[in-house]
Parts: sequence; C-alpha cells; structure tokens
Amino acid sequence: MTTQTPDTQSNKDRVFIFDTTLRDGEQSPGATMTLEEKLQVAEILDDMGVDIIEAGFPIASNGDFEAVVAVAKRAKRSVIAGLARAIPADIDRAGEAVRFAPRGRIHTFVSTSPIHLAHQMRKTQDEVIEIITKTVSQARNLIDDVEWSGMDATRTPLDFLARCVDTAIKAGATTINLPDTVGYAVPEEYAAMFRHIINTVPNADKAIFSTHCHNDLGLAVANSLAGVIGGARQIECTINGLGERAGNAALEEVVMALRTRADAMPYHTEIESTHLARASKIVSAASNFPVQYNKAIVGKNAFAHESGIHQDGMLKNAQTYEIMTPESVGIKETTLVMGKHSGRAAFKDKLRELGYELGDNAFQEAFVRFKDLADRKKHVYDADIVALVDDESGSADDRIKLVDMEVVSKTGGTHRCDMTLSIDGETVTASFDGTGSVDAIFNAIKQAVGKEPHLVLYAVDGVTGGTDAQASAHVRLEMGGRIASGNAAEPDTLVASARAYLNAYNRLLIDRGQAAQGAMAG
Ligand SMILES: CC(=O)SCCNC(=O)CCNC(=O)[C@H](O)C(C)(C)COP(=O)(O)OP(=O)(O)OC[C@H]1O[C@@H](n2cnc3c(N)ncnc32)[C@H](O)[C@@H]1OP(=O)(O)O
Ligand SMILES: CC(C)C(=O)C(=O)O
Repeated sequence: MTTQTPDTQSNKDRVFIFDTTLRDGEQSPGATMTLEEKLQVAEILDDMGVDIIEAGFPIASNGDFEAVVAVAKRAKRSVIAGLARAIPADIDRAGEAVRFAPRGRIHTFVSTSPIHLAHQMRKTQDEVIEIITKTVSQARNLIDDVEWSGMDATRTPLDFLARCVDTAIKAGATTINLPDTVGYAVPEEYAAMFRHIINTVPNADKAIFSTHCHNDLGLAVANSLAGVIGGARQIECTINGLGERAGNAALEEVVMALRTRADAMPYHTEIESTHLARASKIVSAASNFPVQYNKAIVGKNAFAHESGIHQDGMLKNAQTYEIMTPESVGIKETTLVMGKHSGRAAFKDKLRELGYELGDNAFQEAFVRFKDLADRKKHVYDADIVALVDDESGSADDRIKLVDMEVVSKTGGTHRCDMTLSIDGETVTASFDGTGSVDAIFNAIKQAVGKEPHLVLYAVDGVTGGTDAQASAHVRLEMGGRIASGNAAEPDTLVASARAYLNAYNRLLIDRGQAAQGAMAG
C-alpha cells in the first residue's frame, strides 16, 4: 500500500501539526472517549486542517482498534496514525487499522534513555538498535509513512540518540520524533538536541523531525516551539493540552503562537484557527475535562477584560490589550466583564448597550451604586445593572435615609429589627418586633417616622441566579389617599426591602410637599 508523507522540501517553513488528542490525550485519567465522541473529535480536527491525527493505539484493545479503523474510514484530508510498540504484533495491528485511511501512518516507538533501557525495557543499547532496525523495516513493509519515536529522548545521551535516529532512518522511517516524554527538558536544551541530531545524523534530511512535549514543568508549548527553532517541522500536540499526567503541548497554543509571533518565529501551519474554540468545546465535552477559565486561547477569560484601565483601553483600541482577535480563534467577541475593577468608561459603555443614557449626576450616582454592589457580589450581570439603574432609592434628595439596620431572627421565636435612620439630617433610632424579619423592619421604620402608611404591596424577585444574587424588592404605600411605589435592588433581601419601603415613603413625602417630621406629626 502506498501513502504520502507530508512534503517539507517544497516549503521549509511549514510546520506539520500532529494531533494526539485521541491517543495521548485519552491517556489522561478519566478522559476515555466513546467511539461516537472520537469520531466527532476526529471530524473537527480534519476540518481544521490537522495534518496527522493519531487516532489510537490499536493493540491496546478491540475498542481502540475499532476506533482507529472508524476514524481512518472517515478521514478526508488528514493522515491517520496508529501507535505501536516495537513489537511485531503491535505493528501488524496498527498497519491493519490505518490501511483503511486514504493516507495512513504507523507510529512505532521504543525507549532510548538509560533509565528506560535498564528498568522499562531491560535491554542493552545494542539490542535496542537491533529492535529499531527490525520494527521500522517491518512497518515500512506495510506502509510508506512510518514514524519512529525514541521514548524519553531528552534523557538519552546524544551520541546514542543519534545512533538510534540514524538506524531508524536507514530502516525507512520518514518522521523522527524526539519526545520529552517526562516533561524534563528546558527550551534551549530541546532546541540544541534537534540541532545536534539534525547536524550529526548523515541522512537527517530524509526525515521530518518532530517534537512531542509533556507539560510536567509547564514548558510543553515553549519546548515545542524551541524544537521547531532547532529544526523540527512537526509538532505533536493535543486540544486543550490534554494528555498523560500534566498533559501535552496544547495545539491551540502552538498554532496561535506561531501565527501571532510569525515575526519572531518565521514558520507557519495550515490550521484554520477559527475552529479552535469549537474544537476545545468538543474535546472538553468528550473527555469530560473542563477547560480552566484562564486557559490561553480557548479559556472563558482568554478574551475577557474586567479591570477599568484595560476596559478603557479596549474601548479606545482593542490592540491595547489583545494580541490576537477573538474571531481569529472562533470566539464571537471580546467581553468586558463588569466587576469591582471596572471604571466609568466601561460602565458607560455597558449602560449604552443596555439602552440607558443617563445625565451626569444620575450616571455618577449609578456608578457609585455599581461599585458598591460589585464590592459585595462576585458576578455583576446585565440584569443587576438594569435593576441598579432602575432602583431610584438612595438618591441624594431623599429625606429619610437608612443608616444602619440589624435583624435578629429565631426559628419559632421573635424577629427583631434595630434600625437607625437619618430623617432630614437627624439621627433617629427604633427597635421593633414582628411576625417575620420583614414585618419587624417595616414596623421599625413606622416607629421611627411616627406615621403608619398602609402597605398596599410588597414583593421580592431574584434579579439573577446564585446565593449572591441581587434581590429586587417592590413596595407600594398608601397614605392620606395618595399612593407611591418604591423599588430597591440589593444582594441582601432584607436591606432591599427596607430601602424599597423608604423609597416609597420618600416619594409620598415629595408628593405631599411636606417635611418628614410634619408627616410624622400628621
Ligand atoms: C510515553 C507513552 O505515552 S507510551 C504509550 C502509553 N500508552 C499506553 O500504555 C496505553 C495502552 N496500553 C495498553 O493497553 C497496555 O499497556 C498494552 C496492551 C499496550 C500492553 O499491555 P500488557 O501486555 O499487559 O503489558 P503492560 O502494560 O503490563 O507492560 C508494558 C510492556 O510493554 C513493554 N514496552 C513498553 N514500551 C515498549 C516499547 N516501546 N516497545 C516494546 N515494548 C515496550 C514493557 O517493557 C512491558 O513489557 P514486559 O511486560 O515484558 O515487562
Ligand atoms: C509514544 C511517545 C511518542 C509518547 O507518547 C511519549 O514519549 O510521550
């Protein structure tokens, strides 16, 4: 059977993307995917232009074999690879699975480092060389596209590694992968390893060199890029950085780093980056691995800005704080998250988006209320801001203001409210019991103001979800034949209720044109 190897000779700056989400990614504890899920992942990888999809380890189980066959049968553009140890049965099984693909690859690997040779393989260096010759030749007899990996290459003496690579190329390997299996390398060293091997091995130009980096020290992406700078032209990676232990290099990160910093790294991939966000979601759902909020490129916060200075800059020109556009990775738009660090520029922009044009004083008052709310609430949603702007309580013109309030409630016992109000600038305190907390609060207000408006309506709505959600309280009062309504929104239902009552009462006073004390005196 004949397959094509990606051709680097025509474009020396092209970096091939080898995705191993379905193989190394699935090795993440708990990330096992069903056949259907694997097909869904493979489809988006193929659609986005991944050059090689490692679809599984066919000898591992019948399920893995069937998955590689199914992915191979549906492949459109991507080469489909199957992993195999340096064992004849593994290689036959991988060959059997990938032959269903328009273009298949056998990826065979063997340990090369002293610690692996002594303890994992229990073989001498000479025995490993013999194994490489036999197994790579066996694979080449089955298929033209053969990748050989030296497991634990980064902890292997360079002279022996060069001998292994030379042997693999002579036996017919077309791709040579030098993995940082345990995530031990640092970038300069990894780049130097590729340079050394490529410059030392006589037939190095007959193969494409490949990186495969693990993230044990958080260096997988940096090492992969360093490998490319050192001469590698294939990067093995996974969506969301899924993979054994701390994971592999994240595909979305290497692709966007190469694209965004083409000035510093003059290489390119053929990945259609607008598929990245969707691919991340599909893999997260299939593997049951949530994507951390601050994950580069595809995390929920990757294009979200909360702080006022950044939001102000973003509103002036997005390039002040974004080095790539959200659209370029398939995210609809940048989000300016309203929170305690937001400033006036973002608040004004948000109000405009919500359909509010406030005058200067009303805007300043609303901004102060917003900051106060954001200090107390983790998430300030649009609905919170609408409630806050519509809440006209607490205005500077109010004659009765809430200064302080303490409510004590006992199951099956009394409900007591101690309250301090400012009435026309004078401090007035009141304490009252009620049949419930709200009843005690309203009674305390009535005691402080000395007048008994009739409560026509009291209602509370949750503005948004969660235990820190704002409560929006509505109160309607009637006094002397006049009716006034008040609203207030607060994270604390009881405070919202007190403020809504006072809001309505203040309106009654304005309507009646009376001094508060006068109203109290009746
Ligand atoms: C760095 C990597 O990511 S490598 C890929 C790791 N992925 C996996 O292991 C997932 C799939 N694995 C499996 O399903 C199983 O391990 C199998 C089917 C491959 C093998 O299962 P078993 O035959 O029961 O062997 P087991 O897993 O216990 O041990 C691994 C054996 O493979 C040998 N081995 C490991 N790597 C290689 C290799 N590259 N070439 C040849 N033999 C190898 C080990 O020395 C050990 O052999 P031993 O039993 O003679 O000591
Ligand atoms: C099989 C090889 C490429 C591997 O996964 C590793 O070394 O991490």
